[in-house]
Amino acid sequence: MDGMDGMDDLDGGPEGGAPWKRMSKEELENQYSPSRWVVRLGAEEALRTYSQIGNEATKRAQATGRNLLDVPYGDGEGEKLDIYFPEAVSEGLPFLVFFHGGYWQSGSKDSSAFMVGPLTAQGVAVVIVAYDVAPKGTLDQMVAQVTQSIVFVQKQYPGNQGIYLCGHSAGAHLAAMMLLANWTKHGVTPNLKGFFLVSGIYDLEPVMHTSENASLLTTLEDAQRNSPQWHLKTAPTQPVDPACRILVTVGQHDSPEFHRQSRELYQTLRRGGWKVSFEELHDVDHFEILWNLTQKDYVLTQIILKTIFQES
Ligand SMILES: N[C@@H](CC(=O)c1ccccc1NC=O)C(=O)O
Repeated sequence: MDGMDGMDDLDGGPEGGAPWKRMSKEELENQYSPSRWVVRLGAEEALRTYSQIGNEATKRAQATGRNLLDVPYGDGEGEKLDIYFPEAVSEGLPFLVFFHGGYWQSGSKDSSAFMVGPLTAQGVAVVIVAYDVAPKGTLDQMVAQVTQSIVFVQKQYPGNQGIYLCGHSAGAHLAAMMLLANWTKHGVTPNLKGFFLVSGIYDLEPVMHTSENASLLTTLEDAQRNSPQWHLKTAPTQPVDPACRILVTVGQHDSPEFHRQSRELYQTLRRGGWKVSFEELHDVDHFEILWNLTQKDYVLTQIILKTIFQES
């Protein structure tokens, strides 16, 4: 237990209502533009560096290890995933399934294999999932695709030693939506053992009011239906498996709204009885938090490995 538990809901401040509702349009844009908050590079340069590191990590992963690329998990052209295996072959491997960010409009599996090197070196199979970003895909479709990709991994590798979901930013939103998934209609319940939610957005209502995302979320109903924070708070679900671990993490230099989103999800999950922890990662921005996963000694890489191996 830590001090946070006793805190009042952060969206119910003294004047009531969520803090973003009192922000000007410009301030809201600012809060939801992660690249404006980086401290060591300019905004453009940070985005360029992020793509470059992602591209290089992916090329390295594809050139050095055993892998299966462009495996279809559905009938759609965009429904493909890449699987990277550890060198040592074993019957039951833990799988980490990663969903990239890019505000549901950009990003690709082909430049998102950041964590493959350090994780496969320790015996974890890593799956990088492609999904149809907007305008081709809607949020409902992306959520359905992500669900389908996890069902595919479970069916393909029924002997897995656990499936761990990891998502960054918009990808953390998609991963968090899986806390609400109804697996029974898919004929298989994935062996989900953990969630690593990195710098995510869990309440989409404020995002509706930003220019970049207005076309993606046109009604409040769309936003609420696709908001894990809203579902978990208004109708708390019981943990699917009470042993399932959730890490909610945010970078120190992420914007105050990103901090609020992560803290509130953490608090809501905790009240719901989930096994959840919260980490603000020191001196990293929205992009460094992910590109540092290319390093085996990075604190988040180590947390992920410890979580996976303390249980199997
Ligand atoms: N236009 C956005 C780009 C962005 O948010 C982003 C880019 C790459 C990976 C994740 C991102 N954010 C959330 O999904 C920005 O201002 O940073």
